[in-house]
Amino acid sequence: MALVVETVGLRMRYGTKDVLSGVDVQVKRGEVLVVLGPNGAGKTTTIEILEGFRKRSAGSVTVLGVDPDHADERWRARVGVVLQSWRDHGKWRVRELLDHFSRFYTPYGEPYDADELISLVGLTDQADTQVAKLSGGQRRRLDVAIGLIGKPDLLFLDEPTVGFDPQVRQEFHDLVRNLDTTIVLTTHDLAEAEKLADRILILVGGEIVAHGTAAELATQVASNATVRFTKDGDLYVESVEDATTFVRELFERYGTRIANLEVHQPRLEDVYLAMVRDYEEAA
Ligand SMILES: Nc1ncnc2c1ncn2[C@@H]1O[C@H](COP(=O)(O)OP(=O)(O)OP(=O)(O)O)[C@@H](O)[C@H]1O
Repeated sequence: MALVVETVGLRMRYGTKDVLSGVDVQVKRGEVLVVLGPNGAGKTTTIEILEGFRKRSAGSVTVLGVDPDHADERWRARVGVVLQSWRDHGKWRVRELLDHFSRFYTPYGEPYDADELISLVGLTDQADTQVAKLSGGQRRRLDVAIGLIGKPDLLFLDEPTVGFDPQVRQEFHDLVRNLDTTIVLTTHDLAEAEKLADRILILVGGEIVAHGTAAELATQVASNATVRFTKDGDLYVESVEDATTFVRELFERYGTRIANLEVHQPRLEDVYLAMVRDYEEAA
């Protein structure tokens, strides 16, 4: 198992305040790790330490085999970072800007051809458009293209879909799922996490409270399924542990008297909220 990121006992302290208190993160080659957590949990701090933008207080950190605190240009060229929009390049045209960035990477490897990348992120029709004239969603695609231009081995996406309309969000998810690189992504959108993550890490108050696949996390929180149905026209809502058995028995007993059946299994959102609540109650 090749690890692209490994932290052991990662700590960050601002003044007398611990914002990361011993965080162990592992990211495997090729996976999408989604980091979830409430505001102030320490997500951005963690990511910025991994990106080499912030110096940690303690613990060990290895990213692509190197400590980001002592990384060189060659390492930086292998790490893609999607920052907030490049507003100060507003006059540049999309292809021109990507060509410009791609030249930074040529000493270190083989960056994307600008037109190939423009097509990958779905900006072909905007290739000659000025950055200032792109829509919010198009601009975010350009941000991702800039993060990808050097064909990074690892890509960091910090809340990439804030402000997207549902269609652009959907297209962006398809784009991320088709990328052939290791990705660490933060979001507050739990549906997005469920859709994109190979594994999820939940950070609360600077500690990891859970990690695993969405399905694994669901089993860690004892949560019932909700079954709604009508019997002879009256509505019933039942909370049950085993929805399949319940529904089978319901039909055996009442047959065609049952209608409008709906089963809701606990979603990542229920699991996440339960975990954050448990942590806060314990604290
Ligand atoms: N430069 C700094 N100096 C002092 N405290 C800081 C600094 N940067 C962040 N913090 C504090 O560290 C904690 C974690 O912040 P961080 O930005 O990592 O959280 P986050 O999980 O990314 O939150 P959000 O979801 O709101 O983006 C917060 O309490 C924040 O106030």
